[in-house]
Formats: sequence, structure tokens, C-alpha cells
Amino acid sequence: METVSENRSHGGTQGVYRHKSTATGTDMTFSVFVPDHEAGAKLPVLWYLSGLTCTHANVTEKGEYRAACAKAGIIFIAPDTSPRGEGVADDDAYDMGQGAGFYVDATQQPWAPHFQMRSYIEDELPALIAEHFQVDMARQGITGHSMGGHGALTIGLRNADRFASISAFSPVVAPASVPWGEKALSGYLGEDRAAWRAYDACTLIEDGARADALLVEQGTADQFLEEQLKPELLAEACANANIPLTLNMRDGYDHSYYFISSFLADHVAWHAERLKA
Ligand SMILES: N[C@@H](CCC(=O)N[C@@H](CSC=O)C(=O)NCC(=O)O)C(=O)O
Repeated sequence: METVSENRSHGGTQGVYRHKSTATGTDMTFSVFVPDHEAGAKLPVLWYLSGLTCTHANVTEKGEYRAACAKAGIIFIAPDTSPRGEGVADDDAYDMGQGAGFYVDATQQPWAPHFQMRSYIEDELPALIAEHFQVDMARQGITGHSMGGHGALTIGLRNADRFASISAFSPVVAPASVPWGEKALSGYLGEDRAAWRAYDACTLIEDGARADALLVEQGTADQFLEEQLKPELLAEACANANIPLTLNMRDGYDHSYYFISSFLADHVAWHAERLKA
């Protein structure tokens, strides 16, 4: 693992790191904020999965999470959203290909050789983090935004034994039922919709996945709310499955990092409480 940069911030260290990923077959860059802590202490960890067009840098530079993480003693990790580089398949559109990995393991060409983001986030990166940072992997939470909110919900629901807390900002809650998701899932996984069910929070819940609680933040002025996000579908799925969902509809907020940064500290505190930071 190579250190790209490390900066002191808010009583901790904000780092950016790069490594050669076996899952994606590419170099991958991610950021980690580590609050100062006693030697030998192991800290709980909050994963943040970003949305379409993002790298690790969007939330790292605009998320405003560091003060809350330092106060709670929680490590914050922001991975990239896809493999990148020459020789990696791409698409001219912003919602497919590089920057739009949708947190799936692709089975279709030309994506399958590199677009293995499920394996990367669920298996490879956690192992690397456990090797290099003072993390308590028994205390993990996960959150994310938009496509990354979809990633947080689906990865959290599929791995409820690993993630004690799951939240999301403006998540794509039902990708199998909205244009962004239909395009991505058909492209990466093919036309058999049975293969999509493990990558859709609502169908995962229909199929038996459970969480102790879910927290979702959503702006009412979000330009993607009605066509792509549809939080009411998650509310219905959670009600049917008796999953306690807190859905905070925030008046006048849009889809941007102005919205996320307004409430990310609240989510850090919510996770910290559940992770007993
Ligand atoms: N057409 C826009 C769409 C890109 C966009 O809005 N990306 C969001 C995530 S959307 C769902 O996953 C985002 O987080 N952008 C980065 C940012 O820093 O705001 C475009 O191409 O800009």
C-alpha cells in the first residue's frame, strides 16, 4: 500500500492511499481518517460509499465529517466508486462504467474483467484496512450517498453480521425499478432479473434480509427524488418486514454535498452510538 498524502486535521490524520487491487485488477485509491487514539487501541470504523461520478475525494473534501469522527473516536473510510484507467471499460454516459461501478460483481462483457466492486468493498479492502490501520473489525458501520447509498444498504443488508449500523443519504433504494439501476444492472449483470435481487435493497428485504434499524436522510428538493430514488419503496419494504426505518425528509435540501455535509455529523454520531465508540 502506497501513501499518497497524509494531513493533520481535527485532531487526527486524513490520509489518501493507493494499492494494487486483486479484485479489480487495477490500482485503487481510497481515503482514511484516523482520529488520534491511545497506542494499542482499536477503533470502530464507518465506511462511506460515494455516488455516480465520484472518487474518494468528493466526500473527503466536501463531507465535513472529521470533527464528528474525532469526537466519537471513529475511523472513516471512503473508497473509490469503480476501477479506472486505460484498458478498463468505460461508457460515455456518467451513469455507467468508470465512476459508476454500482457496487456489483459484473458478469457481463466488457465489464466483468475489472468491475468487481462487491468483492472489492466486501472482502479485499476490509482485509487491507485490518492489516494497516488500528481498526476493530467487530465494530463496523456503513453509509453512502445515492449510488453509494444503494451500496451501503445492499452491502449492509447482505452482511448484517458484520455491519452493526447502516444508514444512507438519498439512496437509490430500488435499482431494479428505476432508470439508473435498470441500465447498470442489465449492463453489468445481464437481462435475468433474478440476478439483480441481491443488488436491490427492497428485493433483498423481500427475500428475507434484515437489519436492526436503518437511517435514511433525503432532501425534498432533490432533483433525482421521484425518478431515481423513491424512498417510499424502502419505507414500504421496511414496514412489511418490521424493520425500524427512520426516514428524515429534509425540507428544501437537494442531492448535493451541501445536503450531505449538513447531516453527515449526525450520521457519524448515530453510528458511533451503535458501535459504542
Ligand atoms: N449529471 C450529473 C450527475 C452526477 C451526480 O449528481 N453525482 C452525484 C451522485 S448521483 C448518484 O449516485 C455526486 O455525488 N456528485 C459529486 C459531487 O461532488 O457532487 C453530473 O454528471 O454532474
